This record gives sequence, C-alpha cells and structure tokens, in this order.
Amino acid sequence: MDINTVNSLPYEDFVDVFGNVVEKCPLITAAVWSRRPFGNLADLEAAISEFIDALPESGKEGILRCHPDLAGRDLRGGTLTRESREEQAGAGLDALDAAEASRVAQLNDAYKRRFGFPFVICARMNDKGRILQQLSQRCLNEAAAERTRGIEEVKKICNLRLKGLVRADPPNKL
Ligand SMILES: NC(=O)N[C@H]1NC(=O)NC1=O
Repeated sequence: MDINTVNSLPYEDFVDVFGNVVEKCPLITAAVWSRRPFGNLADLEAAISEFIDALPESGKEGILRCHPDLAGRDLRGGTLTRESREEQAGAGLDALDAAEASRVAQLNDAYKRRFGFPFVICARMNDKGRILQQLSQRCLNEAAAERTRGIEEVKKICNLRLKGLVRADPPNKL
C-alpha cells in the first residue's frame, strides 16, 4: 500500500489496517487518522509517536501493559496477535528449551512485580540470547528509566510493523 492509498482510507479501514502497529492499541491509530494527509510513512510514524509522547505516564504504562509477555501465556496458548506471534517466533522464543523457558518466566514475573508493567523489547531486532540478557539486566533499572526504555522499544516495533504495511518510496508509475 502506498501513502496516497493510506490517505484515502476511511477511518474504519485505516483502523483495520493499522490498528495493531502499536500492540493492542487501536485507539492510537483511530486518533492519528485525523492527522491525514500524511506526506509519507515517516509522517504517519511521527503522528503516532507524538500521540504517545503526549500521554501522561499512566497512559504510557497502559501501552506497555497491552503487550503480551515474551514467551508467555499467550504464546503457549496460541492467543498472540499475528504480528506478535511472528516477531516472537522470529527471535526463537517459540522454541525455548525447558531451562530457557523457566528462566524467561521467572524474569518476566520479577520484572512485572518490580515495575507493574511487562518487559517490552523489539523482538525482531534481537535474538533470544540478547533478549534474555536484556531482560535480566533491565530488571535492575529504575521504574522511570524502564518506562522510557519500554516506550522506545514500542516505537521500534511500530516502525517495523508500519514498514511491512506501507511502501516507503512513492511508486514509480512511469
Ligand atoms: N513483551 C514484548 O516485548 N512484546 C513484544 N515485542 C515484540 O517484538 N512483539 C511483541 O509482542
């Protein structure tokens, strides 16, 4: 889909197509529809980013809480969104051995107990070894730093999901 097509979408279709670029947060997509027309993909991404940045800290934590655990209950139960399932599988999180699975579960729980929101990382930019290492390291951070870091990761996930949906360059019609 090119940016002209994106700009021509009624809001129902826009939310259908882009509703999960921020995991389980179609409200963000529905809100930025009002910012059309977008000059390019970066404009659409910037509108999403600005919306997120304008939220109070509780809203940012809410976005993080919409994310499923990595290698967690939803992955085991087959209830992940398509995007999340593909991202987690790409990082090898659907094929952990028993020791890795129990380590991730233990660290995910410790992280959530400490911060009140889940550990979020862009799985497509990391492999399972790096994810495990980041999970144990980031458990030690302060809450404000982790909120900021988690939102940065949400934006990386969003960037890659958007790139999968919108052609970056205008189509060459000649
Ligand atoms: N918890 C968490 O990071 N989940 C997300 N990360 C990612 O790349 N896709 C997700 O669903």
